[in-house]
Amino acid sequence: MAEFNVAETFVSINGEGVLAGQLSVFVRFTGCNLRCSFCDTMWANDADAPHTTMTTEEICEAVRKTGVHNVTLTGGEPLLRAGMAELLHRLTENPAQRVEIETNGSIDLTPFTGISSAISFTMDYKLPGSGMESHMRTENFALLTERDTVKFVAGSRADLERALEIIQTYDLTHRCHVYLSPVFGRIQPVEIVEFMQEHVLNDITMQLQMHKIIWDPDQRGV
Ligand SMILES: C[S@@+](CC[C@H](N)C(=O)[O-])C[C@H]1O[C@@H](n2cnc3c(N)ncnc32)[C@H](O)[C@@H]1O
Ligand SMILES: Nc1nc2[nH]cc(C(=O)O)c2c(=O)[nH]1
Ligand code: SF4
Ligand SMILES: [Mg+2]
Repeated sequence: MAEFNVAETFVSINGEGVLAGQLSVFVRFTGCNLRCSFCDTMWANDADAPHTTMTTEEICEAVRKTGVHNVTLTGGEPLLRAGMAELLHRLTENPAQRVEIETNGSIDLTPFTGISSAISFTMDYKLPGSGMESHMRTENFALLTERDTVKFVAGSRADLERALEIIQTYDLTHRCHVYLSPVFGRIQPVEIVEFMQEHVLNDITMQLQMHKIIWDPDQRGV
């Protein structure tokens, strides 16, 4: 049975995305193939960063015990982990469970689509300020549905302009949810609102990371 390096599990409100404000049980896996300039979980990005080893069964049981219906798989990059498709199958055997996957835009989503309609993807498109745009797999856009989200984390006006270009090129607002979020502390949220007003951006949602407002922005496990 597959084993996973789990940096932390915790129950909190989801601070981001379409389920923001709802309780979720978070499972954060260690290891990431990217190094975004702004990453707020750099401490989990080495595959052997401090972790607990958990089997598929142990993760499912830990999630089930919380009684929380939403589970957020994040990291690091969750979709790099061997055995992830099996974990998704097992988690969604419980008909009450809804699974949200935070993924970095560089991983082929094909093996993970079609497992269950209870799974949704929040796929980041890494903008120029992240330093990681060359790794983006735009082929993934065609795999996304109305359950899923493309998120752009913008740190500058140039990032916002690039996000708009991508949204228009791939007609993303007709395919899935589209979110804009500030890189925490690097751009004022009002600049994003002004950009949305200026370009009359319908069907795009600006989000703030609620957990960084409620708790100390550097606090883990929230
Ligand atoms: C830490 S990542 C883990 C999942 C996956 N590796 C990814 O990048 O989507 C989770 C989310 O946090 C966002 N994020 C990381 N650092 C951030 C920061 N400083 N400000 C705003 N969002 C940030 C990422 O863009 C991503 O949407
Ligand atoms: N409360 C809370 N909500 C979140 N939504 C996505 C998160 C992540 O790190 O992927 C996250 C997180 O770290 N904390
Ligand atoms: S892809 Fe996600 S976890 Fe990896 S460095 Fe970027 S924000 Fe951090
Ligand atoms: Mg986070």
